[in-house]
Amino acid sequence: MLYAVKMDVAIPRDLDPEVRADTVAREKAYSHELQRGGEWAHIWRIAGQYSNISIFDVTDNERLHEILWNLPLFPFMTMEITPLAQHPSDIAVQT
Ligand SMILES: O=C(O)C[C@H]1C=CC(=O)O1
Repeated sequence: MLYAVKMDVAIPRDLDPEVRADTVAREKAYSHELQRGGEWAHIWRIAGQYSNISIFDVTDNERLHEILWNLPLFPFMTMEITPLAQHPSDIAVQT
């Protein structure tokens, strides 16, 4: 199942700089691991914002929830999740 996830990050300005750096580094490593495994299929920065739009290719809602819940930056994020279905006009899937 495919999902588009918009993640908006808001790290408190008074967070300890070492904690911030460690959390961001762990987030990057976690993201890379999921990208290599194919479940985090795309990640795009939204220009001018500390936000991204990502595409996840996962088995079900439970797996998506598990992935998102375990993001090191999860406590500092708000998310908008959109399930995706094939579009009938997509030439890649027309018969
Ligand atoms: O920077 C972000 O958009 C937040 C987050 C998502 C992946 C990652 O490495 O950081």
